[in-house]
Amino acid sequence: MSRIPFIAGNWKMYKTGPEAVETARILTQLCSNVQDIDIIIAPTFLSLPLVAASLEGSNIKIGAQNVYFEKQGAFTGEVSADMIKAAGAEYVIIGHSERRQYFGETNALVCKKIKAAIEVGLKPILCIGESESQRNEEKTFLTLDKQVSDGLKGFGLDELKDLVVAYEPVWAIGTGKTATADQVKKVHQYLRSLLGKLFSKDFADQTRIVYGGSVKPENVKELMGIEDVDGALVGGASLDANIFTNIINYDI
Ligand SMILES: O=C[C@H](O)COP(=O)(O)O
Repeated sequence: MSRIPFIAGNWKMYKTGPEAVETARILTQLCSNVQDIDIIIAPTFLSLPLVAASLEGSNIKIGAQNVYFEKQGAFTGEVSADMIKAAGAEYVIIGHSERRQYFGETNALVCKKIKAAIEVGLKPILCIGESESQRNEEKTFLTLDKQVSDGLKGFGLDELKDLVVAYEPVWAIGTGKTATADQVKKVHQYLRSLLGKLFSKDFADQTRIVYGGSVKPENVKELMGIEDVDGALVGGASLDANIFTNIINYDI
């Protein structure tokens, strides 16, 4: 089963609107010849419609970094799936470890957010990953199992057809410590078989499982060469259009 490589840049809380538009503009030029790779950038909510407008007609798609699960209402400071869709996004990152760590997001909340995204046709990028202490206590698989099972609880196969799973070991995010090829391989294999067990073998075979955590031009080729790694969710190294382009062109 061939899965289209998926390379996404999560810009986190960096870049003003004009800065985001300028980076997107340069990226569009640098990547205009890239084919057969899904390229996504996820700017802040504020920049999202501006960046979406500047990417129109390009081969780069937009994602949001978060979503609230309610459709509308008195939820000060929150943004609904409908609003994100209307602003031009195709994907939404859900359950990033920074949301779990700093904003108390639980697996149950992640599940509600995925539901809200799917209902409006946004494609969810479910982020999962163990902390350093969970890895040291040999609870990596247990943690991932719970994040996937609870995060995807109650969904039918049809609903999850566009799901992307991002494995991001918390200890590798923004630290410069990339997981070793062997660690990544074992986890991605585990996740694919878990999806097979929870849903079906076909579903597991077609779902993209990407890696995140200190991905850079120097290590992306090795990571992409690992069986069951279908792409990358890139933080810091996606902020510079030239560096991010070198990641996207990992195969050249
Ligand atoms: O969403 C992206 C991840 O948090 C990875 O961030 P990083 O590439 O800066 O380690």
